[in-house]
Amino acid sequence: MTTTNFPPLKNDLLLRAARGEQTEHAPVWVMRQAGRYLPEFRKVRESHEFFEVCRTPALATEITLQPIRRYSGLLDASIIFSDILVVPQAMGMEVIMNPGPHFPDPLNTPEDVKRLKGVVDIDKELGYVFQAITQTRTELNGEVPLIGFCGAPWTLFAYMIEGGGSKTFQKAKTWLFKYPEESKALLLRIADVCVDFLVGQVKAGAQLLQVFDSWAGELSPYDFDQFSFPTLKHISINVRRRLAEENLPATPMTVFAKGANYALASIAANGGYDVVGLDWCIDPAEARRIVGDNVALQGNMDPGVLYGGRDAIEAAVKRMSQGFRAGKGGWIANLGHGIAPGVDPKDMRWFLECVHKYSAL
Ligand SMILES: Cc1c2[nH]c(c1CCC(=O)O)Cc1[nH]c(c(CCC(=O)O)c1C)Cc1[nH]c(c(CCC(=O)O)c1C)Cc1[nH]c(c(C)c1CCC(=O)O)C2
Repeated sequence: MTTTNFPPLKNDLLLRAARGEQTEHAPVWVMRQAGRYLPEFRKVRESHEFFEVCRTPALATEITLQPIRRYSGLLDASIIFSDILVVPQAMGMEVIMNPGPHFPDPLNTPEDVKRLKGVVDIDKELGYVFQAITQTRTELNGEVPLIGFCGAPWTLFAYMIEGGGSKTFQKAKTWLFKYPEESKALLLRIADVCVDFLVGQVKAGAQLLQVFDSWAGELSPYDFDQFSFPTLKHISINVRRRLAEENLPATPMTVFAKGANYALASIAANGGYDVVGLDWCIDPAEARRIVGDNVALQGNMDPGVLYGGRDAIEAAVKRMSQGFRAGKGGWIANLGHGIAPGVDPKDMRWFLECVHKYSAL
């Protein structure tokens, strides 16, 4: 199967909004839409470990399709079921999920970089993601587009050094500020793997690519410019160049630098992305004023509103829609971060219904 003979796409709202069009209603999807808030997801996870699901294309396809089936006609995109931490695994690190990510042997000092694979054969290491994408795109039958993704180098670097989540980022910051040159070299190495991985995902059938910089907000504006932003640009520039060289479709790209609202203007002007994802800590109309109208925006309801019941959800969606619709440019409705395990799937449905209603032009 090549990118040219997949079933024709029936709903291109996401791709039109990503290219800056004001669509008849905002395309909507939700980060972690295939996740633990869904009973059908928890059912599969009872008998399959997290990374086993990621590595088994039939299971990853099944889970990716779960929210599309349940919310048929309401969701405008699917995102391949996988994780950002498959890249550190491909580079030679062990990662387990118990229940959060854990690296038994994190990179303690720059010496430890020697333990990483010198060359990463992306098809060998991550071919299972490509197979899952091709199978999912086929089984989606053109209902909605399929999003591929990777983690941003700074976020992956932090996991690889901290060995898991962190509150203080003591170890990752020790690297940045004690070994800045070694840090930059490692960040660039991760970025190059991300480029190969994203190009491979397009080749396999992904129709939009998102880069998750979940820990961008841990950096000062100066250090974001030093350590994260150059690698985000490296990814956008090189993915686009490679797609053109390899005659692959010119695929829209989204960057989600969570907590980095201080950098919105420069991300929009110089990042090289079509869509900028927003967390909920910025007002939609304010974000549009900052970025101008040369990028689409994605976001940004506080995921916590989904705990507030129907009236709270409706009011927040209405406010969000008015904010994003006040300016020009494309808007993709989403939450400001992933949907949490405690959300009632019925409240997720109501959120999607409210977006359809209040974002309509
Ligand atoms: C930081 C990060 C990770 N993974 C990801 C990020 C970036 C986005 C973000 O900031 O949340 C990205 C990710 N992880 C997952 C997806 C799948 C697609 C989707 O539905 O969004 C995506 C896009 C599945 C997942 N990845 C994980 C789950 C839940 C684990 C489970 O099934 O037991 C899912 C559905 C596990 C995971 N994976 C990760 C953490 C910190 C955790 C544990 C905490 C949590 O559950 O939120 C790393």
